[in-house]
Amino acid sequence: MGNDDISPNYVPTIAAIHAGLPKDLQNPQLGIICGSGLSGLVEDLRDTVIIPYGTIPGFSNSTVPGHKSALAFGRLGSGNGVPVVAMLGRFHPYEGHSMSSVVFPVRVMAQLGVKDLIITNAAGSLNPSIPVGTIVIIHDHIALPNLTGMNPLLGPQRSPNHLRFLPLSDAYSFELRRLAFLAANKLNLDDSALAEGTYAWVSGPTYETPAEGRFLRNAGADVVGMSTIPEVLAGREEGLNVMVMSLVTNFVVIPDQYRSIRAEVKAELAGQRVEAPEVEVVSHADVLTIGKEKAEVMKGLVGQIVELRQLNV
Ligand SMILES: O=P(O)(O)O[C@H]1O[C@H](CO)[C@@H](O)[C@H]1O
Ligand SMILES: Nc1nc2[nH]cnc2c(=O)[nH]1
Repeated sequence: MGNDDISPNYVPTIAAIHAGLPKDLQNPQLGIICGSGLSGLVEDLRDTVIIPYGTIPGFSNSTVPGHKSALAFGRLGSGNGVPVVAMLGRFHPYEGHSMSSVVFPVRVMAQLGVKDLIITNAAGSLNPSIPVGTIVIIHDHIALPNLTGMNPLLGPQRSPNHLRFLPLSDAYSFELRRLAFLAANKLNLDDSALAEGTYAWVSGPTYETPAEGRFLRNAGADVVGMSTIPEVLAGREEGLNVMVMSLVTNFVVIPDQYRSIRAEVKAELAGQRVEAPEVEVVSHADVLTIGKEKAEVMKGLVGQIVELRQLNV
């Protein structure tokens, strides 16, 4: 899972993208990554130009339902607005994409001129006080793959301009997080709409076992997902300001107690009929449903953040 492509050739990629765009959209300032079911985030773009991933050298296609495979260019915000590029769908390592393919679009965004990167995802909550539907502004992460020899930045130093040892204590832009809460206030969102928390990155594609959920919770994570952190790392390595918004689409199933089979069998031997327990399970269909329900709020927040950023608040 190391970084297998240290010096990608951006020239054909940038040429293909620029060929499809009017001049005034060729240098976007803001990048947005739309997570599972969240492509509706960019419905408010103006002068939109869609470029399918299939036509961009170096881009793969996303194979996950709820991830369209295209870049959307356009403008957001009042007046002339800010030129934006959005990924309608991302690549996950569990799909079989190499780490370098997963983060390639972020590096391309940096090449295009992006300065701020807003990353969104769908995630499971590990924290009982962060219910389904909450948008969590991420302030830290636990990346199990990074701690176990699978850091997406493994490999030779990319260039003299890329840090060999990237610090991550400031990975999540204070300024952008501040704007997220100001935006929520402007939009009159209830306090409970937005939370702050720590994202745990796991490889997937399996959802967590109860014991894994408990482990991550005990380690200090609030939400868990299978994406985002490679993009955060590449974004920071490229010098971007990064913010992450995780939409809680489900609770990670962590029962307080396990039902004891021994006790069940004893009851059965004593003549009491026992029923198989109903175990709650997570499904990607449910993840997408919540994504669709909340895309409007996420869209409002992103729009308002852009507005405030433009005003230099
Ligand atoms: O993180 P995003 O891409 O939003 O998607 C999340 O939802 C999928 C699982 O339902 C996983 O891919 C997980 O990471
Ligand atoms: N790993 C993981 N990813 C998710 N994406 C959305 N929900 C979940 C979840 O519960 N666990």
